[in-house]
Amino acid sequence: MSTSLGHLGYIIGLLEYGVTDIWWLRIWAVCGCSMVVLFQVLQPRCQFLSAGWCFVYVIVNLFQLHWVSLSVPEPRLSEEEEKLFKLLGDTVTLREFADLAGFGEWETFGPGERLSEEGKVVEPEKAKLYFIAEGQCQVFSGGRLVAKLSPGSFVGEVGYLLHEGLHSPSATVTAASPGVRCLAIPLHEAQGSIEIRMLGPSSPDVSRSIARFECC
Ligand SMILES: Nc1ncnc2c1ncn2[C@@H]1O[C@@H]2COP(=O)(O)O[C@H]2[C@H]1O
Repeated sequence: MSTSLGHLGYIIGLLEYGVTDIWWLRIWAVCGCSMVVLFQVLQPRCQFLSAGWCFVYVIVNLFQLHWVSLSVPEPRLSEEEEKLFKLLGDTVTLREFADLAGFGEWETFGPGERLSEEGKVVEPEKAKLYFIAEGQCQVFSGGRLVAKLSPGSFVGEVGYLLHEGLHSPSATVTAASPGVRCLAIPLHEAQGSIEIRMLGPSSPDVSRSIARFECC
């Protein structure tokens, strides 16, 4: 048992060479060194030099983990961003949202203005994902009203999830109330920062897209 602990401790030490994130490096170091300390303590003749130094490494890394977590400031959101963040619930963390918001710009649409137009090809550099923060929108497919969108909904996630080069929106989305406020994220800039879980299956179309996306 104690021999396995010793081996595991050193194997973890070896694996640390493959870790690039300092946070994870410290966590692995704490685990590996703790095991070596335990291994030594369980020996009939403990090697205090090895156990002592490994213990020091554990303490230094625990201190750094604590210090790093305290020194990374919480991202600050504007009032409008704060409101949208709350609407998105637990699909996104504060840090993820702040990063995403950094890519975006706020846009306002008046009644009847289009956020997307069914079948109208959008070049990848111009494709945007809209997070609705205020107001109502209507979704038309084949000229028929198929859904109403309220704050917390998205527009453009189907195109994003399908990862098409040239996207042709699956529906026309228009503002249905004055002053529809949206955070517009240019997809080519934010590509790696948007995860599927953030988009949540908000409509049957979207659920289908997510299913298609995940099985590919
Ligand atoms: N049935 C629906 N319910 C809610 N939103 C939809 C529906 N169909 C399409 N949309 C939205 O309208 C958008 C049009 O562009 P996308 O196809 O990229 O992404 C689509 C969704 O965001």
